[in-house]
Amino acid sequence: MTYRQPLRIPGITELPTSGAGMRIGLFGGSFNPIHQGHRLVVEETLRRLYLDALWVLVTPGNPLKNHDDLAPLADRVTAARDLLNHPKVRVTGFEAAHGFTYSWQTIAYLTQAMPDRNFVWIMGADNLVHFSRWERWRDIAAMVPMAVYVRPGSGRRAPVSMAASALAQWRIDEDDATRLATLEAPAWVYLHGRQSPLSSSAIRARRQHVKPK
Ligand SMILES: Nc1ncnc2c1ncn2[C@@H]1O[C@H](COP(=O)(O)OP(=O)(O)OP(=O)(O)O)[C@@H](O)[C@H]1O
Ligand SMILES: O=C(O)c1ccc[n+]([C@@H]2O[C@H](COP(=O)([O-])O)[C@@H](O)[C@H]2O)c1
Repeated sequence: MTYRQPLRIPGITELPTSGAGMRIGLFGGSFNPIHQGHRLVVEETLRRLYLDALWVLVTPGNPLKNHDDLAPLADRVTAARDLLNHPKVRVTGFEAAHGFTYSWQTIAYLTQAMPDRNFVWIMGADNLVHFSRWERWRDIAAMVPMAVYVRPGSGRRAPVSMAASALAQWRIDEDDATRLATLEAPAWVYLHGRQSPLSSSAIRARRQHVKPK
C-alpha cells in the first residue's frame, strides 16, 4: 500500500517543536475532510487539559480504514491548518515521513525522542469503542495518558467498551482533567461537553450526492 512508503513533503511532514515540560496534546486523525467537530475537540481539550500545545497528526492512513477515497496528505494538512487556525495548534503529517502505520509507533517515537514533554493522546469516543482493535493498544495506554472526548452515537458505548473496562482502574475524574498531562501512564479521562454530530464520512457522502453526472 502506498501509504506505507516514507514520504517527505516540505512544509507538510515536519515535526513541530516545543519546549521541555510542555503539555502537548496529540490529536491523530484522517481528517478526510476536517470539520467543525474536530475543531470542537481541539478547543475543548486545549482548555480542559490545560495544554500548552496541541499537535494535529494527519495520518497517512488509518490502518483500520479503506483508503480508496482518502484525499492526498498535503491537501488534508492544508485544510486542517485553515480550519484550526490557533496559536497553540500545529498541524503535521510527520508520521508519513517516518513510514509509521500504527499509533503505537508514533507514540513510542515521540515519548523516546522527547522524554521531557508531557504528551496526551486525544481521541473521540468512537475510537475508544474500537480501541481494543488497535495494534498494541495496551502498550499505547501504558505509554501516554489519554483523553477521550464524547461524540454523538458513541457516548454510551465508549465507557463500557472492552478497552474502557480493561483500563477502568486508571480512569480519572473529569474534574481532574487539568492534571492528566502530568500523570504517569496509564491514566485516562472521559470528557463530556459540547457535542457535534458532524462526521467526515457524512460530508463525503453528501459531496458524492451533489457531484454532477
Ligand atoms: N463530531 C465529533 N465529535 C467528537 N470527536 C470527533 C468528531 N469527529 C471526529 N472526531 C474524532 O476526531 C478524530 C479524527 O476523526 P476522523 O478524521 O476520523 O473524522 P470522522 O468524522 O470520524 O471521519 P469518518 O466519518 O470518515 O470516520 C478521531 O479521534 C474521532 O473520534
Ligand atoms: O494504531 C492503530 O492500530 C490505529 C487504528 C485505528 C486508528 N488509529 C489512529 O487513530 C487516529 C484516528 O483515526 P481516524 O481515522 O478515526 O481519524 C489516527 O491517528 C489513526 O492513525 C490507529
